[in-house]
Amino acid sequence: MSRVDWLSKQGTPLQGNVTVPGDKSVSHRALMFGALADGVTHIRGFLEGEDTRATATILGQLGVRFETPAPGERVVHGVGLHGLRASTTPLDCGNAGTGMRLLAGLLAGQAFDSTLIGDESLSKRPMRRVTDPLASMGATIDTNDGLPPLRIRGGAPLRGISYTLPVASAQVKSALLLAGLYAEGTTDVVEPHPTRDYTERMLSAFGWPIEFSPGKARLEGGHSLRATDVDVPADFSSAAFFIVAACIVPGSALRLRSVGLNPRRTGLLAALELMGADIGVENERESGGEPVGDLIVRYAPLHGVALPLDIVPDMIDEFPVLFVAAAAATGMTTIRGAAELRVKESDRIASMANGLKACGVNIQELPDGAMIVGGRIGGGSIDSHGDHRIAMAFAVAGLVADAPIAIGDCANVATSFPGFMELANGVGFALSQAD
Ligand SMILES: O=C(O)C1=C[C@@H](OP(=O)(O)O)[C@@H](O)[C@H](O)C1
Ligand SMILES: C=C(OP(=O)(O)O)C(=O)O
Repeated sequence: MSRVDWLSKQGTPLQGNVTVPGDKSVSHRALMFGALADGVTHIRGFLEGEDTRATATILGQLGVRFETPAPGERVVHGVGLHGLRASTTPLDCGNAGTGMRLLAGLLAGQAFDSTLIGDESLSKRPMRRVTDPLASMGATIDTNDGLPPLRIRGGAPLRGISYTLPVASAQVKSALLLAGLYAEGTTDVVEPHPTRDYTERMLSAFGWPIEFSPGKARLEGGHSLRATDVDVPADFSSAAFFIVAACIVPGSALRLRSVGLNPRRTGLLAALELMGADIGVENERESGGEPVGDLIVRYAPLHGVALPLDIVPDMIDEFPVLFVAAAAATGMTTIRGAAELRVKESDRIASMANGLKACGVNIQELPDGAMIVGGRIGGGSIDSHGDHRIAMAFAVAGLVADAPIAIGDCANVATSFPGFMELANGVGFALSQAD
């Protein structure tokens, strides 16, 4: 992939309406459940990102037929729970941890062998968190010392297990539930903190009996999935960049339309409100079984906080941009309990700490977070390490920095947020491709 660098400068106050692309978590799952269902599933609001397209390509290699009536729509011709067939070539998840971990669970239940591969970043991400519990269900998965590629042997009978996750992770929970569809008996998953429950909600919508409550899920193997249409809400994690931007640029007033407001995703709103933000919700409604609403964000001076630990699992992907909010706020913000950030597309604690330091911010890295003394962000040159969320977080920082911020290696923004630059510049960012 050719290297893409950006330059972010102060723009104008953020004004207008924004609709960000569809939710990544929901889009991956809608493809997978649509593929395994009996019948035809129509997905609307599908994220046309590289991560979710990689999942569609993989399911295509496994014999599933898709139609794309329009961008952001997919018609999935389900093959039924046992209708997938072997691919002769490896299955490339690209940059997507969600794709690889969920597919590991799904493929462990098949009668054939598969190999899951990923890009350079994904090839460094830990997979034992899924392969260990899948092995106790009876699966055989070879890894490269706990890292991708994953070589999944098919044909082994799976049995349900009761498993308490050592780390709160919706990806691990979902991998086990997907394998549980193929297992004999009950699969029972308990989380140390509740995580996003899209898999549980969607299984239920596709007609699979499942019991779930925050932090717990239980299902039995041996049922079937019935196709159903899926309306994908706008991705809260993509909206997060615009939310923080409008909070920190004086004079801003922005409406973010139809954003998914699943309570396991909206910790950033609670964090920003503690910091003094002015954010309202209008048009709250249910869409496709998920709460959605318009967010009205107005500029308000932010102050530092000690982030309550219980908010952390509800805002995991929003931390890079929260670091920027903290750097723009007055006083100190302390973030703890977020060690998981070190095993995302990059080590997000180090990427943000190094980048903010390069922009003159006083930030101390902690093993599980950081202490950030806010007030002033300077210009500088930072490396996003090919991590989409780091690149977009520094695009937001540039809006309030004293001088332009040059951001290296931004191509992966297309994994989760195609069209970010155009949408951002349409409401007041001053973001350009660097020469
Ligand atoms: O299940 C999902 O769709 C996701 C779960 C989270 O990962 P973890 O399960 O590792 O916390 C999140 O960071 C990721 O972007 C999407
Ligand atoms: C961590 C992320 O995604 P994934 O784990 O799917 O790569 C993310 O989108 O921030």
